[in-house]
Amino acid sequence: MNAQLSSLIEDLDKVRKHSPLVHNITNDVVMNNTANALLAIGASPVMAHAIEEVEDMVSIASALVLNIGTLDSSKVKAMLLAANKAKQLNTPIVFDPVGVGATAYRNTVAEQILQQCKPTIIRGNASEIMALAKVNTKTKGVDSTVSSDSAIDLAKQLAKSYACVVVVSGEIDYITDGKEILEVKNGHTLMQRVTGMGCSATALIGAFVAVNNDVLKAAYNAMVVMGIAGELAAANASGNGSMQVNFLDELYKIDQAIIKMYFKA
Ligand SMILES: Nc1ncnc2c1ncn2[C@@H]1O[C@H](COP(=O)(O)OP(=O)(O)O)[C@@H](O)[C@H]1O
Ligand SMILES: Cc1ncsc1CCOP(=O)(O)O
Ligand SMILES: [Mg+2]
Repeated sequence: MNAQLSSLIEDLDKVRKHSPLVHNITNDVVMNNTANALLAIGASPVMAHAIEEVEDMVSIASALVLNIGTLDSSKVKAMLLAANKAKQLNTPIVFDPVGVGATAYRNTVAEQILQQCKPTIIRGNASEIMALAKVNTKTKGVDSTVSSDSAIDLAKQLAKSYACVVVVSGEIDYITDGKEILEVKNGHTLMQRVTGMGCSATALIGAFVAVNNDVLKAAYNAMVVMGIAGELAAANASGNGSMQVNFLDELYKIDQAIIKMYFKA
C-alpha cells in the first residue's frame, strides 16, 4: 500500500478510536447534514454558536469549524471569540467561506476571519477560493460557476499569504500548502445536487486535522474519504434524496478494503 493510503487508514482508525469533538459554528441549512457526516465517520459533532458559551465549548474540542453560510452579526462575534480561544489552545481552525463573493457583507466577514482567526485550513469551491483571493468571479450564491482547475494558482497564493492549507473542491479536489499540490480524483457529479456536501467536506477535514498534525495530509485524507463515499453513494442512488442518505451510510461503512478498491490514483 502506498504511503498516502497508509496515512489515510491510520487517520480513519484514529478518528474512530478517539472520536474527536468537532465544534461547528455553521449555517442553519446544513447543521443536520454535517453533524450526521461527522457521526458517520466516527467523530463527535457539536453545534454551538451562542457568544455566551463558544469559548467554553471550543476549549473542550479538538477542532473548530467556521462556516459563513447563513451569517448574522451575533454568529460573527461568536466565530471571532471561538477562534481567538482556539488559537490560544493551539486547536486547528477550518474555515468554509460559503458564498463569499456574492455579497459585500460576506466579503467583509470572510476578510475579518482570514485576518483575525488565521485558519489552519480553508476549504471552498473554486468561485469561493477565487473570491477570497480577490479575483472577481461571477458567484452564483453558494455554488461554483467555474471549475476547480481555474483556482489552482490562486489557491497556492492564498495558502502562502495566510500560511495555511487551502482545499479547492470540485470535479478534482486540489489541496495545497502553497508549495505542494495534491489531487483527489474520486467523487461524483451527483454530490453537487445535495446541499451541504461542501460543508460536510469541511467538517470532515475538522475531524481529520484533529487526529493528524500534518495538516496537508489530513485535508487530503478527508477529501479522499468524501470522494469515495460520494461515488459509492451515487452508484445506488435514484436521485438526490437517496444520495444524501446513501452518503452517510458509505461514510459509516468505509474501511481499508473499500479505500484500496476505489481510490483513484
Ligand atoms: N463534478 C464533480 N465530480 C465529482 N465530485 C464532485 C464534483 N463536484 C463536486 N464534487 C465533490 O463534492 C464535494 C463538495 O464539493 P463542492 O460541490 O465543490 O462544494 P460546495 O458544496 O461547497 O460548492 C467534494 O467532495 C467534491 O469533490
Ligand atoms: C444553500 C445554502 N444557503 C446558505 S448556506 C447553504 C448551504 C451550502 O452548502 P454547500 O456549500 O455545502 O453546498
Ligand atoms: Mg460550500
